[in-house]
Amino acid sequence: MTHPFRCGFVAIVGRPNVGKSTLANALIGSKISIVSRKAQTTRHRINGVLTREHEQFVFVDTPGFQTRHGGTMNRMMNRVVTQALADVDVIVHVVEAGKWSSGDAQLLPLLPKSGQKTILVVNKIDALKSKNEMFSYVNKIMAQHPYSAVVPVSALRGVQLDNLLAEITERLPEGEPMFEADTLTDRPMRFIVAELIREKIFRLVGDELPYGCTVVIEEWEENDAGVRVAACIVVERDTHRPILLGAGGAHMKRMATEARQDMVKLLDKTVHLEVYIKVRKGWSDRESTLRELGYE
Ligand SMILES: Nc1nc2c(ncn2[C@@H]2O[C@H](COP(=O)(O)OP(=O)(O)OP(=O)(O)O)[C@@H](O)[C@H]2O)c(=O)[nH]1
Repeated sequence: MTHPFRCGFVAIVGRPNVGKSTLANALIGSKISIVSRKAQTTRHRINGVLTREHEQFVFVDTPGFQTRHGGTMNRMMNRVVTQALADVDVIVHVVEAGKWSSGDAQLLPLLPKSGQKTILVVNKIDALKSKNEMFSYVNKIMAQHPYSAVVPVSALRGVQLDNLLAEITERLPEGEPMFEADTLTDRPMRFIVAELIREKIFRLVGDELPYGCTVVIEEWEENDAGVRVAACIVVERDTHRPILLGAGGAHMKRMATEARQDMVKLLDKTVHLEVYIKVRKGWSDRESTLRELGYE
């Protein structure tokens, strides 16, 4: 009997910090989306693709669902979430084992009512102290939304991910693959590079630099010998500049060096990377500026 090929879009949604990026990376098997301890680090929609013998999963890693702040940025981000959910074949709603908060509850009205294409994923089961709590925790959530499946996982340890992929597969429509088998993302390389730099910033100074920063690739020149990239870090306040620079520019040097090393691996070319800082006051709250900087 021939096996029909299945292919479709999968959205990973959930409140900030539940492990969406970690899960996407663990499933796709390559580090394209960025991971950080800070909430709200994934602002862009990223499509990662996993191709297996009989199926292709096109992952949409949506931004953290905003609950803490008001403003234009949040409305735009919530629109991105709603749009992603309308467009996809399968929704993976990620929650954290034993921890249910108003942030999780606020996502429920955005999920399609039928629950047919929605899977509840209970992540971080490795961090659970008592496994007994799991049953009542899951029951409480299931009472609020008609999910069609529940899969407990540990994205970090790679536990139960095959089970999750099997549940997703059941919900994928039959169809030809949309991407070449070796495609990891359909985002342009310059977007991925901007994400790489942003990841370094969050790793190094994320605690001191809350949300008010984005990375724009201003120049990209590529030939057979290598690639020359000029990247601009846009911050909200003058006070953010010295935080990014670090003593004697040490932070910037380290971020640029690490990002350059990642780029060499990714592009398999010689990389010349220049990184600048620009201050643009109040950028995160002006819709036109957000568009200019590449947000949807
Ligand atoms: N113990 C444990 N920690 C995890 C697991 N999955 C993710 N984490 C941690 O949880 C934190 C947040 O993970 P992310 O993948 O950045 O979370 P996110 O939901 O994408 O966050 P936002 O981008 O803010 O929306 C990181 O410190 C991860 O290492 C897991 O299975 N177990």
